[in-house]
Amino acid sequence: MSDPEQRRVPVTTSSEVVATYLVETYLPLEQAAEAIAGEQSTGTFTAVARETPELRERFAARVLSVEQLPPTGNADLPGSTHDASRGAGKRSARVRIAFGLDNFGPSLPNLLAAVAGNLFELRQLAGIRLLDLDLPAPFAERYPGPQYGVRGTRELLDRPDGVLLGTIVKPSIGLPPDELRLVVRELAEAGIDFIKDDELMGSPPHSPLAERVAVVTEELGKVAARTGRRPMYAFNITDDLDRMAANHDLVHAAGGTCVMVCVNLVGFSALAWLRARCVLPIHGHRAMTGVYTRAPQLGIDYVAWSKLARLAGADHLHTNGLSNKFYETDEEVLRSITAVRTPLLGGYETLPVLSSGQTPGLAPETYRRTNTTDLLVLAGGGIHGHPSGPSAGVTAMRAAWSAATSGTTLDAAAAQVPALQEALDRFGSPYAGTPGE
Ligand SMILES: O=C(O)[C@H](O)COP(=O)(O)O
Ligand SMILES: [Mg+2]
Repeated sequence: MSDPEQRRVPVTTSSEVVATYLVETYLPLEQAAEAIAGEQSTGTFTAVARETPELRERFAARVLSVEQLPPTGNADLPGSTHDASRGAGKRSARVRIAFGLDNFGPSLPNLLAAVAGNLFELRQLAGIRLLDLDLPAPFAERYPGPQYGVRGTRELLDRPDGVLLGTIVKPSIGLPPDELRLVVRELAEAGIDFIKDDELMGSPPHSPLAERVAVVTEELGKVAARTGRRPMYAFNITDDLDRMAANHDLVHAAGGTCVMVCVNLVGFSALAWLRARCVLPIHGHRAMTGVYTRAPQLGIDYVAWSKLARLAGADHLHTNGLSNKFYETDEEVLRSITAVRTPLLGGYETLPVLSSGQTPGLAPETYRRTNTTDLLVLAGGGIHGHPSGPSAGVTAMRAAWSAATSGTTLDAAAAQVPALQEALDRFGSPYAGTPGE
């Protein structure tokens, strides 16, 4: 490929969306980029009547830049065109394409039709991933975004600083409400900041949401009367729209302080719809995000995905955590945390939620690499699996984070806090010997 700079058309306007893609193809890169721009705006597979120069001038998406990348080693998407006659191998590029806002207006679903709709099916592409989106101001006018964010959550919790520590009720499903009461009591008395339902726990017959709300809010009220502290509890209200709205109202009427929604399972529009009616912080769970993110040559990168979730109103957003139980590397997790913490359209403050396989031993490295305590760190197994029980699990997490932020080693802290030592013995400290430890 010759100098990509020469093809750059750096003109973007506030009435455009710029989408950045990883494009992999056996065709010339410019041809593949034009295929995306054409198919996703005015064009189709052939010239058609009435696609006039004037219409194209106004509505056609424009390829802004094609920056060739070194070979990725990614597998080809099934069904992609191999043009052997050209004798060329696969090429990869970072491609930026501008779409006129006039094509779809500041509407999340219709934006997605343009920047992500059919393009994953284009056979010209052996790899296609939406990496990022630059969105213009009209999106901010239409989507108010998070209501509480970091500061609002801290205010509700009366925790002006320090990391926020939480857990997921475990076992995720199967606990009858009476046992849930005991779990919640123990966690709240141990001084946890945040508890949430698992994404698997909606409103099943064995533990209907209405019963859980009644039991949990009553129990948290009793603990608050004794201790003066009331953890936030995120009830999973994920469901069809009418039920989700009713679930929200139920939680609010009972004095609940947070609702959880699985963003992908209801969709961005449903989240935005809820946000317009919601008076509580919305905890955004990322279940099913792997469909978008796991295959490197396909999908929607977390950087782009999280912008849409924040616009739609997520106050808290799961990012995974270091050394998680899933596939993501620490570098990918750190990029996600940075993405959630980066201002969007001048605001949209969302609290990153570090979850998945989190344990006390991860605190120093997490703090060293994020350099912030504006995090909600959730440990499910890492608290409920503590050898001395959930209360000791909370103590161990708190002690580990206190050590991390004060520069004390985990070993020194564990010598003072037996619960931390037990946790380290049980779950290990994967970064022992690194600078944060
Ligand atoms: O919903 C979640 O965030 C997960 O259930 C995390 O659970 P874990 O801490 O046991 O991995
Ligand atoms: Mg879960």
